[in-house]
Amino acid sequence: MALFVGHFGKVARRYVEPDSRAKRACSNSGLILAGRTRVAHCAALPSRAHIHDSTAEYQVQDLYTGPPSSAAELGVDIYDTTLRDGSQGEGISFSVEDKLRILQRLDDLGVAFIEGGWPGSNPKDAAFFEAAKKVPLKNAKLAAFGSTRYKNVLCEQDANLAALLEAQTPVVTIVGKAAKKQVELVLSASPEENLAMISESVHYLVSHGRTVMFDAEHFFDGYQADREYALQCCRAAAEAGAHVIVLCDTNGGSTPWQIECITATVSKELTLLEQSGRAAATKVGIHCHNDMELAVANSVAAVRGGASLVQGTANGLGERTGNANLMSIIPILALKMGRSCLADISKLSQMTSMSRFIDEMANQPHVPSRPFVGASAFAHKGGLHVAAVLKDESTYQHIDPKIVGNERRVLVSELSGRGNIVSKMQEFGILSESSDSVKKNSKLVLDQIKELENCGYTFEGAEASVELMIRRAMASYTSPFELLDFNVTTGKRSANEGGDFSQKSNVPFGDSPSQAVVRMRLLVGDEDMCAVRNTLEVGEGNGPVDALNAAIRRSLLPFFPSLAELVLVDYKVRILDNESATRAITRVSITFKDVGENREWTTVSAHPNIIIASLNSLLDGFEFAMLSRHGPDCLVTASSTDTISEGITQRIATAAEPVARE
Ligand SMILES: CC(=O)SCCNC(=O)CCNC(=O)[C@H](O)C(C)(C)COP(=O)(O)OP(=O)(O)OC[C@H]1O[C@@H](n2cnc3c(N)ncnc32)[C@H](O)[C@@H]1OP(=O)(O)O
Ligand SMILES: CC(C)C(=O)C(=O)O
Repeated sequence: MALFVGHFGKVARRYVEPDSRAKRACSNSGLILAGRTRVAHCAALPSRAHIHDSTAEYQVQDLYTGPPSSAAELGVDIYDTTLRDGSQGEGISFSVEDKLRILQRLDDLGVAFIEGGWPGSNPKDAAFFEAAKKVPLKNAKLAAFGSTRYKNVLCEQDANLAALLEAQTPVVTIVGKAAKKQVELVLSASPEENLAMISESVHYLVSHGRTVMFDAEHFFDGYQADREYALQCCRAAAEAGAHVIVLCDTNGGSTPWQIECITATVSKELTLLEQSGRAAATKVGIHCHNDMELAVANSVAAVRGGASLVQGTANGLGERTGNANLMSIIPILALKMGRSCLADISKLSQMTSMSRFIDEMANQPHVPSRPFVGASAFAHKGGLHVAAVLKDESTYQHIDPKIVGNERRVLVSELSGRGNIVSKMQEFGILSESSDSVKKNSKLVLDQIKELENCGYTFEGAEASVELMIRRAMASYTSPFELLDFNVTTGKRSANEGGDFSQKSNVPFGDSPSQAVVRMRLLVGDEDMCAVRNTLEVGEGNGPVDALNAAIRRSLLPFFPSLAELVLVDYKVRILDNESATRAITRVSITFKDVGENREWTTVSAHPNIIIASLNSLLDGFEFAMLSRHGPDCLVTASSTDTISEGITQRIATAAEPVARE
């Protein structure tokens, strides 16, 4: 038997009967059951005394009928406040130039409104609005943000309102208190004075031709404490001509079921106000903070409750734990709720690049686990997942990543199955071999990966080492070089040679205290002409790894000049078993960049000897550089260098001698 209270709409009717425990709990607590959300709430919190949730009353009173049946056709305006509330996040500071670039990118994405800052707050924001006057926007309207007038001041004399007008934006958004406690405690004003501040400020800005949005600060908390006063604040703004009343979950402490129902109540209130002729049509907006990791859920719940404008920031930047993340909200609205929210829906494919762009501008590291746009959002690691995804992507993906400009990735690790390796073979374009050999090779590589991860390697971030491992398992691949021998020394030089390591020295690290000698065998040439060259080179460096890097480069560069464009961009060392002290296994990951090709890759190695771990990682990096520049067939294809070596003497008269260079 389903349980209904009052005139609950289609959403409520779909709810199932609550279990008896929940019923008991609710009747104990004096709450009225009204759908699944209430049931869950009651079951979790059996005592009315412990909860503070006025949804019990308004659910019955407000006859919430759920989202409109025509919801799918209704648009939702996206109001981006990255440049205002986003910059209230710790560590975020945009320059005027940054702000202008972000403005243009957001406009291109197709959001409806962009809040540029608070012109009355600081010279930078004022300068931004000045500069923005010259920036034509294709899709968005620019909004300037500020507060209602100060208490006991006329609007005409309020500096903040003057700055808002001076910004000359089509839209002005003002924040006002919607919670009695905040009014009394923070503004030290009477509730009536606050209503006058709201009403007069909105009216003043509207009379100056602005589209005004009223941000009802602390609305949801205010509603829980004194529903009538919170609604009065909204009515005051609407009656004064506000175009949108934005309900703010300022402290981020509300839940989706509260937000949905309370938003529905306000929507209804504003409709009544419009029908009574006391206000023009007023939209409801939502502004959520992420203090309970619910800002996105709360925002979309508000849309279900009737909000048709959503405020948020790119990547969820913002005060404390941030604002509602538009990089999630936009795809949820478009793809899961069928609500149009961008000027051109195909721009959804810019979401991933937009998110990365904001990371760059905000100087924040990329967060891979971000839904929709993070590097891991569609990355598959578990062997079972990969095997399934290879058959059909939808087995472990809720959408096609391309829709939001992201991509599916397969990670390789000790949790892989053969599918992970086969997928990598496809990705690297090396699946031309017979399926038998693919099977054999994938098993071989998989076993090797599991064994090496057990010894301290992690291949997840080191795709270059994975590709090399796969290629090396193939009969048709020959490495372009081989390290025959090496030796590294780190010594102390006399002070007059720059080798004074004492704390007092003004050359704190000494001068090139390490030397490396490497003996290599190189395979040079192409498919028609090739030769084996043995080299013996010395390199100097600040330390042993630097010296090895120098020696390897000296060996390879004369034959592979493109390596001049190879730079090391990161070198990470991790001690894996601290308790073994200086005998511990060290993992070394090195990231390289081919600046000519603008391509980066990472290699990994692990060894109890840090020099050997570094050396192997370096060698993988150089080999991958050649592979990536010249392809696997740039040299010769043969099963071993020895075979080639024999063939070469017939074709090339020179070479084959050890080459010792200065
Ligand atoms: C929830 C939000 O995110 S709202 C946006 C918050 N963002 C910011 O605060 C960033 C920009 N802020 C600023 O640059 C400055 O705080 C300014 C320029 C706005 C004001 O600076 P000051 O004049 O030095 O005041 P200060 O910030 O110390 O205090 C705020 C004053 O505004 C009053 N006030 C707060 N909210 C409102 C409001 N909605 N309407 C009118 N006055 C308000 C406070 O009562 C306080 O006045 P009081 O000290 O006389 O009680
Ligand atoms: C000013 C408003 C929009 C705000 O940031 C909040 O209340 O959280």
